[in-house]
Amino acid sequence: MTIALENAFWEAGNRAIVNDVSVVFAPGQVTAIVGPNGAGKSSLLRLASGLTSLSRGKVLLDDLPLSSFSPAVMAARRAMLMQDGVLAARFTARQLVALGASVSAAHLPHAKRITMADEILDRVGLLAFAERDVMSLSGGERQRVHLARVLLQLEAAALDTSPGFLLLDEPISAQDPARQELILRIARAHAEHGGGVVMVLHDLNWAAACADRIVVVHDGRIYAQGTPQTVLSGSLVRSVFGLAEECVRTHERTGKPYMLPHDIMH
Ligand SMILES: Nc1ncnc2c1ncn2[C@@H]1O[C@H](COP(=O)(O)OP(=O)(O)OP(=O)(O)O)[C@@H](O)[C@H]1O
Repeated sequence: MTIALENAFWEAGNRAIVNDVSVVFAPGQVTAIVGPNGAGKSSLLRLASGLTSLSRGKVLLDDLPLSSFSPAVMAARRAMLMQDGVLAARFTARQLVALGASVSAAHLPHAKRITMADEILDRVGLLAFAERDVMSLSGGERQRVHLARVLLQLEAAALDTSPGFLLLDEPISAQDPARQELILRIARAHAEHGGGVVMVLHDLNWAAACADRIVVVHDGRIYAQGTPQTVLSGSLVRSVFGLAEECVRTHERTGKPYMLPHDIMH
């Protein structure tokens, strides 16, 4: 299963926010989308998910337009974690996670949903919070509950079909360093089980550490894409982010690039 954008445009406020983007997301891979604030990363991810409609161009799921799939089939094939999970109702963590299955696997018995919800809450380190009102959770806890909901959406459906695509918009933005690693390991595990993962990340170090492929978005266009080693060069970091080239180092053991910020104390 692939998701492909072909000459995709999304216009808003009289400008092309996503400007003639063509890209293919493959299963079995983690793709990190990086780029400056306002570059169009979230907009691109929303187009890939079908949550935003294109102005021009195509988004294809397995070579067919997204519009040819029902909402239930789309929910089984891809699940999207939005940047801010705003709720219009009060749920416990377990209830919110179980909702993930309602959109993608409506036939699944309630008891099975709860068993799966608890297993996934455990995986994201929140089983002890299952009965807690989601509104009472910290920002990092709430973000992981939403991730658990999105995981259940795919995993409940994958009992019948392939693992599907996780589309994650800044999934580690509210996490401490250990939970950042936990979430990225969960994302990698999904890819290693044959699913696809596309996620927006600001942290170039984590992007290099966990992604097979990095897509750099700049001014609504794809500026570069490839492995971390080929993409994250000093010159790219200077031209796209305006940072000094010497911030980019190469890890001795892995050969991967990493960023060492300038000491700005002096
Ligand atoms: N509905 C809209 N109307 C007008 N402009 C919009 C709309 N939605 C997004 N934009 C603008 O499009 C640009 C890209 O937004 P987007 O959220 O995709 O950026 P991003 O790369 O994800 O940024 P960040 O890193 O800050 O999350 C921004 O300048 C944003 O203000």
